[in-house]
Amino acid sequence: MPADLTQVLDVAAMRAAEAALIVGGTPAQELMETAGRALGEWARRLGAGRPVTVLCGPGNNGGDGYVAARHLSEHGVPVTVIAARAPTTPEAMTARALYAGAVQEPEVMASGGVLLDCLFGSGLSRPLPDDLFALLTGLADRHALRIAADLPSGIEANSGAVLNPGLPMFDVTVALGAWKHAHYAMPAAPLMGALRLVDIGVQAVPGAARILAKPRIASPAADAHKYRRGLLAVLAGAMPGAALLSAEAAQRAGAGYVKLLASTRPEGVAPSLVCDVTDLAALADPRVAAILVGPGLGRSTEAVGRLNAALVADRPVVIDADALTLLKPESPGTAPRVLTPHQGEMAALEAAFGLSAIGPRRARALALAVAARAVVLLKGPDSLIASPDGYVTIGPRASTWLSVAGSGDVLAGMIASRLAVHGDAHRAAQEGLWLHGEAARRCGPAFTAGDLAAATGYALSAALL
Ligand SMILES: NC(=O)C1=CN([C@@H]2O[C@H](COP(=O)(O)OP(=O)(O)OC[C@H]3O[C@@H](n4cnc5c(N)ncnc54)[C@H](O)[C@@H]3O)[C@@H](O)[C@H]2O)[C@@H](O)CC1
Ligand SMILES: [K+]
Repeated sequence: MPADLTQVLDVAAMRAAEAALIVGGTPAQELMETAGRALGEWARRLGAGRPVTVLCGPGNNGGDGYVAARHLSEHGVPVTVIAARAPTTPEAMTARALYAGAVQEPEVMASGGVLLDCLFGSGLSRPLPDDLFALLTGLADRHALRIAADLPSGIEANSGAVLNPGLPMFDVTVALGAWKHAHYAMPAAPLMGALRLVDIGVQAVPGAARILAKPRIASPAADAHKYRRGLLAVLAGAMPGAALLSAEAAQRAGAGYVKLLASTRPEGVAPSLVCDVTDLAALADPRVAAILVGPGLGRSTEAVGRLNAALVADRPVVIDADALTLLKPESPGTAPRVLTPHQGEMAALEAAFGLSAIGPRRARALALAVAARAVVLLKGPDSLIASPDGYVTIGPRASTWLSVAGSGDVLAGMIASRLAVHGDAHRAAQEGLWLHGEAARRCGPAFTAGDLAAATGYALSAALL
């Protein structure tokens, strides 16, 4: 069976997957050999002839380091190995014994080309003690290129917590066997530099979270017309600019017809955007395939009425921005929903639905998805999607320039547009999140939300079948 390289595992699932490989006939030593050699090869290639310092800890992460050091030596790369602690696991002890070169005491302050950090990986359970923290940061300062084996030491694998403030920045992190949540979670992710994954044969774990994949989006069918491609109703509110931004992105994300519903036509409506001043009455049109409510909605009694009108229309709906602060467990409607909270809106929803705000973001998003019977896209630098049937999709790192006013309105428009096309809430959230990241990538630095909306079509073109 080919390995699964898209899953994101917690430590217990990783250990179970490794145990399954061992039961299946691959000895633990062989797994370490595969991981360590691949790690050594990355260090050799990235180092491009420079000497490598390998810092080894007591566990299997350190064991990987000894294997990497052996691989480097065999390829003629000058290697310095520092044992921060003596190996304690059978595999690490064997790997240490098989390394024929000298092993230095932790006092030695090597310097040079590449530092390979094999101090701790997924087994780190508490902050680094002072001596190891000083050793790691001292060595990091003295090396031009820093590579972390599996995880930078000092990171908690399940949560992405930085257990020691002031950890060095790494240039590359080589994940071993499978992605861990920390590779994509804040605040750890930005310390890791470029991410690479080594295949050691880890099989798919049922129910595991997955990295967001590039969607495969079909062009309109030969007999398409605007309604068959999806009519999206965007509800305007107290501040219509936000809804206009959403509508602009939605028009470029695949829906055939985007209508702004407002009682009076706001200023700045583009000629290509239809504004239906029958307002909420337009929701009675059976051709409305999806609804977006929230951007610029306001939080007044009237806003509650508009949200409830969107919910009782019983069409797939994206609930964003202000509407998220108005949604309650007793809110009407049973149609598929996508909620797109950022951190603050998430806290408001958790309070409204009586949920605890404790635990990793993925667990909190899943709890809300179940309670609200909705797909939840929890936004942030580490966006993720949870669905009520238990699936979690992890967004890859996106451009930090997305932290701009109106960015969320554009995302909501993209998701709503996809929802109008096919009605599948989970898929729409995935497609929208991917399009958002891709549009940002194409925009480069310092773009406006308008630029982002305008780039939606180019992002879509990259995902076309
Ligand atoms: N288990 C396997 O089959 C494989 C494991 N691999 C490697 O093994 C790593 C996980 O190995 P381990 O579970 O041994 O974990 P680590 O190597 O991360 O270290 C765990 C050891 O460090 C100790 N420890 C934890 N926190 C500490 C702290 N703050 N200060 C001092 N000591 C501390 C623990 O008591 C334990 O002895 C992975 O990250 C990966 O590098 C790879 O070799 C692939 C195969
Ligand atoms: K490490």
